[in-house]
Amino acid sequence: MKDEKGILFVLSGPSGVGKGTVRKRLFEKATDLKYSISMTTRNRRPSEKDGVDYFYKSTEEFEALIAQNELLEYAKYVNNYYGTPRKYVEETLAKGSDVFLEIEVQGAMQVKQNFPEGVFIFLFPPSLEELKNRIVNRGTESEELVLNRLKEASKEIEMMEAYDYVVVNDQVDHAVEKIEAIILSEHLRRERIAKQYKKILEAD
Ligand SMILES: Nc1nc2c(ncn2[C@@H]2O[C@H](COP(=O)(O)OP(=O)(O)O)[C@@H](O)[C@H]2O)c(=O)[nH]1
Ligand SMILES: Nc1ncnc2c1ncn2[C@@H]1O[C@H](COP(=O)(O)OP(=O)(O)O)[C@@H](O)[C@H]1O
Repeated sequence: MKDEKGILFVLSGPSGVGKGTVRKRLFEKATDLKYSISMTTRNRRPSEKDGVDYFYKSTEEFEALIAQNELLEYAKYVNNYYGTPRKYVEETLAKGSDVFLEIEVQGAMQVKQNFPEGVFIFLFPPSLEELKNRIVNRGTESEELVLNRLKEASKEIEMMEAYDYVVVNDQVDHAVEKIEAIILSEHLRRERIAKQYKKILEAD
């Protein structure tokens, strides 16, 4: 039995923990999930493509999207805007497909207010030292930006309690397997609840 409406899964966690890496590996396997591509005002990295990694917008364009209520959530993160297109998420869920967001914690908390029935997964680093190594080794940020991101990370880790699940990203494949298990068990849980609900209605 398929759920009538899709489930919204939100993967969040500190910058550099491996959200992008884990999400990409997950999408190489999980064909039923739909990834919502975010909007951002940050510069495109050489390895990235417009419309694949993000939709790159000017600050003026982004602020117009906010004013027109086109974003389900948005946040300013290290001097740039990031946001989730509302229409894509709502229409995809309505069609019965699961949607997957990979966003920072302020945005995830806004989504939780609008979609409390969503499933919120926090990706956790094996240690803070390892988190710093990952940001530095990725080599996409200047030293100042690395420090900004680490400062942000300690604040982000404090938000962990608000999440439904915590997954440690020790090895990418392990983290992906845990997320797949969460997705499967959420489907089973909701199907079971729907069945019980149907039984109660039929008994009336
Ligand atoms: N709130 C929000 N955060 C987002 C969105 N898209 C990406 N992010 C987050 O913004 C942060 C910075 O992303 P990015 O500049 O791509 O750096 P990276 O994730 O460290 O490679 C990360 O924590 C992303 O998960 C979005 O649509 N909304
Ligand atoms: N499990 C892991 N073990 C070792 N390195 C990892 C792991 N997951 C991600 N990385 C590396 O850490 C860096 C940050 O990963 P990234 O996916 O860009 O993080 P985020 O999207 O959370 O900012 C990248 O260089 C990536 O290759």
